[in-house]
Amino acid sequence: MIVIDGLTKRYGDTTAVDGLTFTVRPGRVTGLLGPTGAGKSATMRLILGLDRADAGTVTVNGRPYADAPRPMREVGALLDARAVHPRRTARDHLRWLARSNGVPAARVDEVLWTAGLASVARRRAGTFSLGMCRRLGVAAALLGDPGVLLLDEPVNGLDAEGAKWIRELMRDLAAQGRTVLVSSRLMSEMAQTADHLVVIARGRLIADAGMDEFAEGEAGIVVRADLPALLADRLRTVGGTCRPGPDGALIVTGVEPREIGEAALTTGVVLSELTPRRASLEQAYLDLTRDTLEFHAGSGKDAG
Ligand SMILES: Nc1ncnc2c1ncn2[C@@H]1O[C@H](COP(=O)(O)OP(=O)(O)OP(=O)(O)O)[C@@H](O)[C@H]1O
Repeated sequence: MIVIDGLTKRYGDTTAVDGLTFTVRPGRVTGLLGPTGAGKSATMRLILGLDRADAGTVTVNGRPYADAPRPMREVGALLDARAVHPRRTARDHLRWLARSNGVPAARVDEVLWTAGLASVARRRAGTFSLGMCRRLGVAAALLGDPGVLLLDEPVNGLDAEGAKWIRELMRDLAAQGRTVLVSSRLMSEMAQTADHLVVIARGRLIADAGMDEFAEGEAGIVVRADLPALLADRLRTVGGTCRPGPDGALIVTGVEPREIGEAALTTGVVLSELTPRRASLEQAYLDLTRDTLEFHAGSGKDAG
C-alpha cells in the first residue's frame, strides 16, 4: 500500500505536486491520470525517494521507501525504460541488478521468461526496440518479486501487441494481490486497465474514485438556460441534482428531460439546450481537467 499525504514538490516557480493526498491499495490497478505536466512522473519520483518533497509524506507499506531494508523486494518501478547500459546484454543487465540487490541469480531467467525476452537475453540492450526496452524494464521491476509496482506511462509508444501484453501483466499482478500504480495521459488507456482512478492536474488532486463510480458520475442531461440558478432551484424541489458543467451549463441528474421542460415553463426560464448525455469516461476527464490544462509553449512536450 502507498499512502500519500499532503505531498508537495516545487521546482523553482513550478509547483509540480501540490498538496496531493491519496492512497494506492493492493489488489487492484490504480491509474494515475493527468494531462501533460500534471505531475505524474514527479509523484512517482517522490514515492521512490528519488526527489525530496517540500512538504507532506509518502510511505510504502508503512515507511518511507528510502528506509526499506530490501528496496527491490518492496517496490518495482518502470520509469525510464531507456535507462539501460547499451553495451550490456539483457541478461547481464538483470544479473548485475540482481547481484547488487541480493536477489538470487536464478530469478533472472524467470523474469526474462515472464517478460518474453528469453530468446534475446544475450543481445545487447542497445540494439533493442522501444518495446523490448520496455519489456526489459518490466523484467527489472519484477526481479525482486515486489508487492508494489510503479509504471510511468508504460504503454506510451508501444505497438498493439506490446501494449496488450503490459495491460494483461498489470491486471495479473493486481489479481495476485499486489499494489499497482500506473500513469497515463489518456483516459482511453486507463479505461482498459485501471480499477481505480486518481486524476491530477497541475499537481492537484481532481478525482479519486473507482472506475465504475467515475463513469456513473458523468451520466446526466446537459442543460443551458438564461437563468440557470433559478432553474436549478426548481429542479431540486422535484428531486433533480444539478452541478456545474462546461461553459455555464448545468449537468442534471435524477429527473427526466420532460420534467426539466416543465420546470423551465413553471419558472419562465428560457432553455437553449437540453441534451441527454451517456456516461463517458473521456468526457468526464475532459470536464475535470478543462480549466487546469497547462500549455508548455515551446517546451517541446507533446500533448499526447
Ligand atoms: N526536474 C525538474 N525541474 C524543473 N521542473 C520540473 C522538473 N520535473 C518536473 N518539472 C515540472 O513539473 C511539472 C510536472 O512534471 P511531470 O513530469 O511530473 O508531469 P507529468 O504529469 O509526468 O507529465 P507528462 O505526461 O508530460 O510526462 C511540469 O511543469 C514540469 O515541467
